[in-house]
Amino acid sequence: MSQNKTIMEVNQELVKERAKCNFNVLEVTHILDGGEKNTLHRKKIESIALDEGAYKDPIPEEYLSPKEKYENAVRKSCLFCKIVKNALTEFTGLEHFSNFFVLRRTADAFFKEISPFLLHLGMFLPTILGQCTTEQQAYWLPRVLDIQIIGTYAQTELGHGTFIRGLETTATYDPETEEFVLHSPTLTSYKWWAGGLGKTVNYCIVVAQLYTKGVCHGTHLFIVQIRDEETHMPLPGIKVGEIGAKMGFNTADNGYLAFDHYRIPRQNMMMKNAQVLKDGTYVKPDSHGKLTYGTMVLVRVILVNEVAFNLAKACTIATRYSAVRRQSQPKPNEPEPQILDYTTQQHKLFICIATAHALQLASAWLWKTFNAVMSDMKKGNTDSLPELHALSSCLKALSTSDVTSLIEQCRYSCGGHGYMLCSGLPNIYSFVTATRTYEGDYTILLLQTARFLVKAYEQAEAGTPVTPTVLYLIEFVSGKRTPWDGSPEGIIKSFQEIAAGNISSCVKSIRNRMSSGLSFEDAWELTTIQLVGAAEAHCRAVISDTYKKEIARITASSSTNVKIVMEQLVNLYLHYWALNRTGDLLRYSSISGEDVANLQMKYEELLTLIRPNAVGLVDAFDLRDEILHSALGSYDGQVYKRLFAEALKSPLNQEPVNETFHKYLKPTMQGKL
Ligand SMILES: CCCCCCCCCCCCCCCCCC(=O)SCCNC(=O)CCNC(=O)[C@H](O)C(C)(C)COP(=O)(O)OP(=O)(O)OC[C@H]1O[C@@H](n2cnc3c(N)ncnc32)[C@H](O)[C@@H]1OP(=O)(O)O
Ligand SMILES: Cc1cc2nc3c(=O)[nH]c(=O)nc-3n(C[C@H](O)[C@H](O)[C@H](O)COP(=O)(O)OP(=O)(O)OC[C@H]3O[C@@H](n4cnc5c(N)ncnc54)[C@H](O)[C@@H]3O)c2cc1C
Repeated sequence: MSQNKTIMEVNQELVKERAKCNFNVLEVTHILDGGEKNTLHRKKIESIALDEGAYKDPIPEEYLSPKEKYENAVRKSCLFCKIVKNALTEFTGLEHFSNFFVLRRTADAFFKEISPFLLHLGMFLPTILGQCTTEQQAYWLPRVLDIQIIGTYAQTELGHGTFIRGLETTATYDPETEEFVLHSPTLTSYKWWAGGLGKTVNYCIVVAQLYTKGVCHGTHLFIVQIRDEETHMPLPGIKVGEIGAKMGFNTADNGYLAFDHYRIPRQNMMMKNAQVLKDGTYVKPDSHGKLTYGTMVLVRVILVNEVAFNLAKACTIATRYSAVRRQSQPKPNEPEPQILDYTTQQHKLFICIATAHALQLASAWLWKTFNAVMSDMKKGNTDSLPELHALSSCLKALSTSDVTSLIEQCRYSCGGHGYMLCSGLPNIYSFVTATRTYEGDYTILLLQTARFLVKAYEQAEAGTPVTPTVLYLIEFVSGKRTPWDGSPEGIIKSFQEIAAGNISSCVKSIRNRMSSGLSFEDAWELTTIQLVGAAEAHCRAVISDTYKKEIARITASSSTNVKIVMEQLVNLYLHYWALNRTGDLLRYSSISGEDVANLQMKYEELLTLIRPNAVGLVDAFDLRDEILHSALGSYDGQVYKRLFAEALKSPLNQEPVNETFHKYLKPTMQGKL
């Protein structure tokens, strides 16, 4: 089980909680890791990276200046890469990308915020794998994997992030020299945001409008060297720097970049899909037109896993703390209860545990779907890409949005101490809230899914086949409804009816608006609030259905008590969201007011049933203390000792009297200022 930074005796409250737990914690850890073999592999990497204590900071990161923080993060990124190099070189292709989940998780011990290398491994490398020809990969991959060069992904510009087709950077082909000329014609065309761009990287992938023979062919990807490999000076024609202080990500040197007629060889265009021949002839991709967006789809898939992991961290902290913390006296002459015994506290926390499981399993399922679609695409079949795009878009949007709210809920559940940086929660929050925006903003991605859903609805109406995740539309358009019975399966059915009902209302609104004379675009725009709601409802149905099915499949051979507690969490998730959507249920299913009251009773019963296993459930995430960075969430539960030890590290506590006393306070108090 987790090892402590400083060995302290385990708090008796947690000892008792662990004794109460009635299931095999390790068995659940194996489920969450995807099998015992994966748990052993993860632990091995964690042990290689962490046992020697290389992650430790001489001065806590939060007390460093912005420049020192960055420098410390670079130092530790290099150290981390050196330590895990073997694990890294074993990695040879996208199918082994799950290794990166383990590395990513372990890296959290080194960085309270984020590594400036995140984009090198998180986007530069995958884009080379996904967008380069075999020959290009043979040239770039060894240098990238061996960290001989460091790169990032520069797509967003000062003027455009969402609307990729609106990007202004140009790449104009010059057949005379067989080069592309990169140029930033306006201030709004400056690349903006790329992680690591400010100071760290010497290469980047640049997304630019491709011009050849006087024709614009839309956005394409190019590998661009921006700094000298020896001196690290920006190359002539390159303007590059850091964008400044942010809400989080302050160790990631997000940067800006502009080009002044900057030349790169023709071979630096990523040519797996479209190509430009030596004479400037443009060769179109022979399959799907949006293949250059491939890295974004991959990273959206990864982000579902990423936020599930961060939620596991937050609820481990908040649940352990809630078992240790005692407050108030509801019954006279009795001890103050552990705050975990309050039903409202259980309501705040248990949904976090269930959501971390739901998203972990949904992400594993999405990962399999992604790989299946990629292998179809290798054979030239892109038929399943629209469904993958729709799924990855809504799952990324909903998971990042849910987790952002739930992490804040974890902070609320820790009272004042949750507001301390040393609780770990503020850093987790500031990291996760950015995931709702980057790699496609929440609203934008749900509207992409809505496009797919509206089309699927029209197909269902026309009697043409639909893809697996929207089969429920066929029953809906045929008028078939399932009476409400309150069972878990029944709740999922009703979520599908809510989704179908919402999509149907959107289609009706769009049609009505068009028949009153509006264009399709205007009718669509006026319906977008409903469309976002429909995509969200669809995604909730997908997550719920996947969660229930995957848990049943994975726990088929588990011990009885593991099965029971896993099932309780699934039911909790379903009841929580059903109660959250009673308006929709009353509108689109046959639920009655009395059924809603029963649902509430059942939900409260589930909280009581889960309560004795709460600490065991978060222990099962098996997060080492080094990864949690939390005075409130350590395995030993020595909350007060750790809070006090952290307070003593404050620079203000290193001297009994601060110089401001003599400079300002004393003169003010003596009326001399
Ligand atoms: C030491 C540490 C260890 C570390 C270990 C590593 C661990 C990894 C961790 C990962 C962390 C990564 C950190 C990332 C940081 C942030 C990076 C960024 O934000 S980067 C910047 C991210 N930026 C963003 O995400 C920008 C968001 N914006 C966009 O993606 C697009 O502009 C758009 C999709 C909104 C519209 O595009 P537009 O071209 O205007 O398209 P239309 O709307 O006109 O639709 C036309 C048709 O195309 C279809 N289609 C569309 N997309 C796709 C697709 N992907 N596919 C398939 N199809 C697609 C669509 O359905 C439609 O079909 P139909 O209906 O006609 O049949
Ligand atoms: C921490 C962080 C790291 C990042 N890292 C990178 C990186 O490494 N590389 C990179 O290229 N980019 C990066 N980005 C940029 C990121 O991808 C964009 O910020 C993101 O895609 C959103 O685009 P935007 O900022 O242009 O927002 P905008 O599109 O301007 O969105 C602003 C608001 O307008 C709304 N809106 C916009 N268009 C529509 C529409 N059609 N319909 C309805 N509403 C609309 C949005 O929903 C949102 O509420 C990063 C961003 C952050 C915060």
